[in-house]
Amino acid sequence: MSVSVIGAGAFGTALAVVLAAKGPVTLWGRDVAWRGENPRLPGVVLPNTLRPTDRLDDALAETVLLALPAQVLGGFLAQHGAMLDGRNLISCAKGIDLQTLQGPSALIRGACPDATVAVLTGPSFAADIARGLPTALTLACEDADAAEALQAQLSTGALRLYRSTDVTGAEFGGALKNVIAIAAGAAIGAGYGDSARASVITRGFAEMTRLATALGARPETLTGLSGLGDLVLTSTSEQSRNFRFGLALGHGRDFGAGTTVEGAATARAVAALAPQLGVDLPISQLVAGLAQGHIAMEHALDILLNRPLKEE
Ligand SMILES: NC(=O)C1=CN([C@@H]2O[C@H](COP(=O)(O)OP(=O)(O)OC[C@H]3O[C@@H](n4cnc5c(N)ncnc54)[C@H](O)[C@@H]3O)[C@@H](O)[C@H]2O)C=CC1
Ligand SMILES: O=C(CO)COP(=O)(O)O
Repeated sequence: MSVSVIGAGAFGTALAVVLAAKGPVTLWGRDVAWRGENPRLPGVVLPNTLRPTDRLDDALAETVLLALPAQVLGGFLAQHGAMLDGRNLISCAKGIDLQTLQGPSALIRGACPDATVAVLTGPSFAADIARGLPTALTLACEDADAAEALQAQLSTGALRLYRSTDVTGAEFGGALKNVIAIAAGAAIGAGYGDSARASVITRGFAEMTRLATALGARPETLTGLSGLGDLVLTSTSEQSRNFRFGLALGHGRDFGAGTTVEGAATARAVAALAPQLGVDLPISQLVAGLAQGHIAMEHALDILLNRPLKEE
């Protein structure tokens, strides 16, 4: 099966680099005028078996990894969905679409009804993957046979994929951890300390589980790589853009525009979903308010701590 990657950002490029060790890979990006090294992934030399292109019709393999940010995926699919239909389409985005409040897999299914849709997610920084460091991810697809075939196709010596049929659990775990990572960063930035961060991670994980299971996810998926695994990574590492965005909020500093911070828009989507689903998500709702500037950092702690005491 041939492979291509749509989206020449850090993650798409990293995946293309490692998969190109198994065979030819085409990498589509809007602007691939750079040669040899993608500035979004500095220091990584592209192998000869990786071919960048800006022509989409040149990048239509049997298996296509979609590594665009969640908030641009819907528009991209509206324009190009027909070309992609009928293939194995693997979402690599970690977010919830603000316009539809859907995850990427539902957007793909809507635009490409004859595709086999899967999700690739879990704890992995693009720079780590591209350097060939050992990484374990979840490949989720409702069709168990397709999940097994894609797992074999996309695993490499260092990139170990576990398969699952719980697409909702894998996808929403990956999206929601970004929101909680912002809260963890804000706690550290504001000087609340490591104990406070551990509380944010734990109570945030409870929110992730509540929301994802309300949407039909299996709770055990949330305890796996795509949920807890990625939450731990993203809430504890300054390599994470979501964590660094939270740090800046906590410090009261600006954060560079142009950096992909999926958790900011996803927090707003979560805040809209929570009342629809009847779930209580105080940390996520706080992040939505902080990210939009509706809540000031100095009030954030009071909002959380002044809620009624409850059973864990
Ligand atoms: N960077 C990482 O370590 C990881 C990222 N991801 C996920 O991968 C997704 C992509 O993230 P990154 O590659 O890191 O982002 P990035 O910021 O490095 O790159 C985003 C890319 O999308 C392109 N793009 C933006 N709007 C576009 C449009 N309308 N049409 C076509 N291309 C467009 C940009 O030109 C850029 O190449 C996100 O959902 C992220 O959560 C997942 C795991 C790890
Ligand atoms: O998803 C990631 C790690 O698994 C990347 O996190 P950031 O988008 O916060 O950098």
